[in-house]
Amino acid sequence: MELTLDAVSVEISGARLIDELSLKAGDGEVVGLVGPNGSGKSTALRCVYRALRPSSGAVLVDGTDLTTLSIRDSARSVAALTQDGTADLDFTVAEVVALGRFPHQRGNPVLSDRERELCAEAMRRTGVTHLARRGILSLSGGERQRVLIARALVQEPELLVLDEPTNHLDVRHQVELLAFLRDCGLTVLVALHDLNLAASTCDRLAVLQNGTLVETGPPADVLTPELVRRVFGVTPTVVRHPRTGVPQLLYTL
Ligand SMILES: Nc1ncnc2c1ncn2[C@@H]1O[C@H](COP(=O)(O)OP(=O)(O)OP(=O)(O)O)[C@@H](O)[C@H]1O
Repeated sequence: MELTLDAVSVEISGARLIDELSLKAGDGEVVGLVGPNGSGKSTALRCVYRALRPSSGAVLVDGTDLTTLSIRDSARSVAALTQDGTADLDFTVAEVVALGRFPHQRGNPVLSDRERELCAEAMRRTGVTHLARRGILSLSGGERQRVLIARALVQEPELLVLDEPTNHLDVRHQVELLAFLRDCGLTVLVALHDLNLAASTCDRLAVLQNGTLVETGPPADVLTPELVRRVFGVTPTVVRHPRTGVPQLLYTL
């Protein structure tokens, strides 16, 4: 599924949080949104998972303006892992994961055998099978994050939108999740703070600063010391990963 942001602007209470953001993610492409705190990454993602409506411009999936689709229709193809607070109802992990099937169900909330297998597979993949009967509120931050990833997977989306998905995850789960995103074959738009992980995961990076797109391209072209200094205010040493060749930034404290 191809995602296009076409001159998307978001204005709230007179403040322009996103200014004419245009961005494409081709079918199966992994695009990383990076930028300093408050640069507008979450705001841009909210327009894609429809928690916000752009003040002007449009978000298109395979050429169709999202706002012309029902929420249920767009939820069948777009799954999101967000930073927005989750409802504090103490569902079990298995129930939360099964909720991912909701957009596909019509009046009959009983899971088919195939859907049950889908849930089991997503829980295996995210390493939460052993937590199935636990209440979601009793989990650690990282465990909960992995459950929400499982829920997004059972949605069987064509486009995955993730806001800081590595938050709370230990290093093994960070690496596993990002390797999954890179290899899953879905179109992915992901906001990441860690530029080294972003460089290793994404086909292309889009750099936001004060709500404006300042650079986009393959990580090796984008992550120059000058760009990082100009946008983030620190000057890194850029080296190549000895095995993969992707740029990695070293900081001197
Ligand atoms: N509802 C709102 N009303 C007013 N300002 C808002 C609102 N939502 C976000 N902002 C502001 O818009 C700017 C962009 O916020 P956003 O959360 O998109 O940034 P971000 O790049 O995701 O930041 P971070 O890296 O800190 O998560 C920030 O200055 C934020 O305070």
